Amino acid sequence: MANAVRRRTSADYSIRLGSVSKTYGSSKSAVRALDAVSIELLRGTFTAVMGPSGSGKSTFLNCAAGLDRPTSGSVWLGDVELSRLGEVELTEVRRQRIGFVFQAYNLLGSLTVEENVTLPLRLADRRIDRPFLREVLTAVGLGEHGGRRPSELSGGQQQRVAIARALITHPEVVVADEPTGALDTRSSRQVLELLRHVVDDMRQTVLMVTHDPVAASYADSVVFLADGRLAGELTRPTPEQVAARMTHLGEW
Ligand SMILES: Nc1ncnc2c1ncn2[C@@H]1O[C@H](COP(=O)(O)OP(=O)(O)OP(=O)(O)O)[C@@H](O)[C@H]1O
Repeated sequence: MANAVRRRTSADYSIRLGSVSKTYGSSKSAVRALDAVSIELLRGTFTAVMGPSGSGKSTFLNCAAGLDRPTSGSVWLGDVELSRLGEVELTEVRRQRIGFVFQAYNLLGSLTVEENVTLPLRLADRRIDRPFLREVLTAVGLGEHGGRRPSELSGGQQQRVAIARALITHPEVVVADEPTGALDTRSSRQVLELLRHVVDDMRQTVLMVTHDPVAASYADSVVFLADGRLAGELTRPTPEQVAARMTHLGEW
């Protein structure tokens, strides 16, 4: 049938979590930070995660990106089950297949922009693809600033260097934890527009935790967590719709 809808396969997803739970501590003092969370992130999409303080957002991100191990359940990055890997393999997968962007840009002050961006390749003993490096630096608006040091850049520019560094390995997914948390409104908007570009034009997958409804509204889909459980999802919402849902979930 010419119009038959193709069934999705595991290759269509960057990340899949199957009934992931995470408990910190044991017995009486145990905290169930994630409770049977299942979610699939389609390749080439932008997902934001929101929820009240303590709802499990960081734990979710850390489990999805192999920074933390679930107590039970499975985490797949493409066709690799992270939850089954040993420490050495997991470190390798994180380094080669996941791009990280944090609120604090985590750049090395003694290195130039170019050296910071290519650091993940040099650490992995991988060849530097010069044309792609140029493409990435241009995409983040720093094509002319490859020789500068981080201290010579604004906060927004530093975060864009961090995004370039996350992209340079062609990762399976870019994971961003409050990427605009330290930025003013204008720089935040530039970073969010860049993340959109990364998804729309570079075909990357982005997973972002944020407290900001405006930031979340740049995503294709916003998933909400409350008490470690999934508490709904909005597709292409306005900031007002995100804020209304957050108010409904309680204090934030
Ligand atoms: N290492 C840890 N040891 C013990 N409890 C933890 C640990 N990390 C997180 N928790 C608890 O797990 C729950 C979820 O925490 P998490 O940091 O994932 O929430 P969050 O939604 O990211 O919060 P915030 O928005 O405040 O950053 C909280 O109750 C927290 O206190």
